[in-house]
Amino acid sequence: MGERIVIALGGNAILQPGQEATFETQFENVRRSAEVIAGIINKGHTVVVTHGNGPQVGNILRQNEEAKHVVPSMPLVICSAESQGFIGYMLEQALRNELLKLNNETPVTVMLTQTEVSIDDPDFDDPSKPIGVFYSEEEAKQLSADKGWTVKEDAGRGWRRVVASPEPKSIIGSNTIQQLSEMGTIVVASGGGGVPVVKEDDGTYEGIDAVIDKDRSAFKLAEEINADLFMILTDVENVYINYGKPNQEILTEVTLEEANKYVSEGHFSAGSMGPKMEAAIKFAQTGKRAIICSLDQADQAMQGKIGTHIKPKA
Ligand SMILES: Nc1ncnc2c1ncn2[C@@H]1O[C@H](COP(=O)(O)OP(=O)(O)O)[C@@H](O)[C@H]1O
Ligand SMILES: NC(=O)OP(=O)(O)O
Repeated sequence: MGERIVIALGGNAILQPGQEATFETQFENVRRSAEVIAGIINKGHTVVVTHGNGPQVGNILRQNEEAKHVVPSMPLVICSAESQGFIGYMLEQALRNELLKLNNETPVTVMLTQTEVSIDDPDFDDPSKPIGVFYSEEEAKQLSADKGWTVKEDAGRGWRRVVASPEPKSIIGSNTIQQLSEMGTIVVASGGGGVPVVKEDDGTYEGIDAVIDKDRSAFKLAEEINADLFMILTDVENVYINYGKPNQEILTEVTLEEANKYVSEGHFSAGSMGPKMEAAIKFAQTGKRAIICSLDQADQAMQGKIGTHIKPKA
């Protein structure tokens, strides 16, 4: 009997460091990711796929700002929807094509998803989400002065523009995603964390300019659709303590207690592994296993052979 798995695809699944964000490059990366996921589906599992949008939403916002004298500029919330739409399109098509190669007729669909956040979230006053391309410190500070951007250093990788990244409160329509999944449909959902919306006093929703962290929203999605397994696929094979230091140690199986201890000791960087460990721990607290591993090794990791496994409470 197959499992219901939420797979969160990291940035590398769509665009790798140093690559130019052309359509062709991103589509080829997505195709390779879809090949891995199709292999998992072909083993009888039902997968819900979610993904990041940091580089893409930043680029779309910049296109809008640069072309505002020619075409009316769209706000960040619309750029979020646009990025979710175009990445979702690429993923659905690539998944269909890869499944076809395996003579697998599992249906695939994309759900353009909204995610509820709080208007009072502290991140609106102190933005933390890096988007778009990387700059040197000098370039970033100049862009900040010229364009009024907030810029920050991104986990030791360079400087980037940052925008508000409120905590996801709920995935709107997660019941529909669950129903589709229970029917055996592969759903691509909540891409880029979902389009951020706030609930008004009268119960209506309104979009808000922000970019939600996809690891945090992926956990919410996995929790709300009652997934059996939560996999975060990134560009490292394992999580480590003392990462990058001479006394670096690989983590293969960690208990919740150990994982929480390592978090409190500060082993996981805020903008990269931190949200992944936070999401994996929260999922393991629901009584089920979470895995953080590399995209290429997802299949082996599912069999327990590889990757970092965060074990649920005994
Ligand atoms: N303790 C750690 N163990 C492993 N990787 C870590 C750790 N701390 C930070 N990292 C970094 O986290 C990166 C993955 O996070 P990120 O680049 O945000 O992923 P993605 O784009 O796949 O969501 C790795 O490439 C690695 O450099
Ligand atoms: N929304 C989001 O977290 O995107 P990235 O993972 O691409 O930064």
